[in-house]
Amino acid sequence: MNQSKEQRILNFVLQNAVRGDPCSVVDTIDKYCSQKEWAMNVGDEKGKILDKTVEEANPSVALELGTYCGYSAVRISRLLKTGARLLTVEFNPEFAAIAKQMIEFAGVQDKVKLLEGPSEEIIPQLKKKYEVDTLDFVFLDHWKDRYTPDTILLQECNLLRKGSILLADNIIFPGAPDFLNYVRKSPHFQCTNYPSHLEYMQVEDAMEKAVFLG
Ligand SMILES: C[C@H](C[C@H]1O[C@@H](n2cnc3c(N)ncnc32)[C@H](O)[C@@H]1O)NC(=O)c1cc(-c2ccc(F)cc2)cc(O)c1O
Ligand SMILES: [Mg+2]
Repeated sequence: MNQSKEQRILNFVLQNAVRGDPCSVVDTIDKYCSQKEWAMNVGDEKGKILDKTVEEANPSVALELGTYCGYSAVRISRLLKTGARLLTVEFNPEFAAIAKQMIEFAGVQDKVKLLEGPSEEIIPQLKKKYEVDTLDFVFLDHWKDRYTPDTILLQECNLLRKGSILLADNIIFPGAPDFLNYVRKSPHFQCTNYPSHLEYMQVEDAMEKAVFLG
């Protein structure tokens, strides 16, 4: 049975990247996906916006919704301070299996915990089952119509604190219009838009940062 695209991406990393070097894993995925097969990683252009926002947040506890192959989990975790951790949520078992191997090859497995399941089930478990107090940083990159309900769920579960930083991918393409409406109209969020381009393409996209005001 022929391989999936995600398996081909992982194999290319295993054969061409440097084990234990997160930067080389990120660069190798970008090389494959810009030259051989497009894939829905956040990519390098929006990845630089992600990097800056993670550095601004300097999180002790970060959450990612939508792991896919682990590109942004590796990208985020390479910037985390000693003792800090990233929880990343993926509900597709094939993608989770690929991401787990990607994270281990990059050598960031001690900083990253991959939680397999839908975000709507995992988020309410974060405090009790995963010993989270509050989240310092959240990267939203899963189904675009889940951004708003999960942002509401994070608030209902008291997982956000004054200054928690949310960053959402794909604000323009595929688009998250209800999320944009919700955070920009809410008195509880201070929003900033970062125009960019869809990963590996010359199509307009953007990221939105929403800082929780408490
Ligand atoms: C949604 C995906 C990313 C991953 O998220 C997991 N997921 C989902 N919902 C949940 C949940 N509720 N809980 C846990 N995991 C969850 C899934 O299985 C994917 O692995 N991302 C995208 O679809 C995506 C698509 C495009 C894109 C752009 C141009 C096109 F022509 C077509 C597609 C670009 C991007 O930058 C994306 O990010
Ligand atoms: Mg995305």
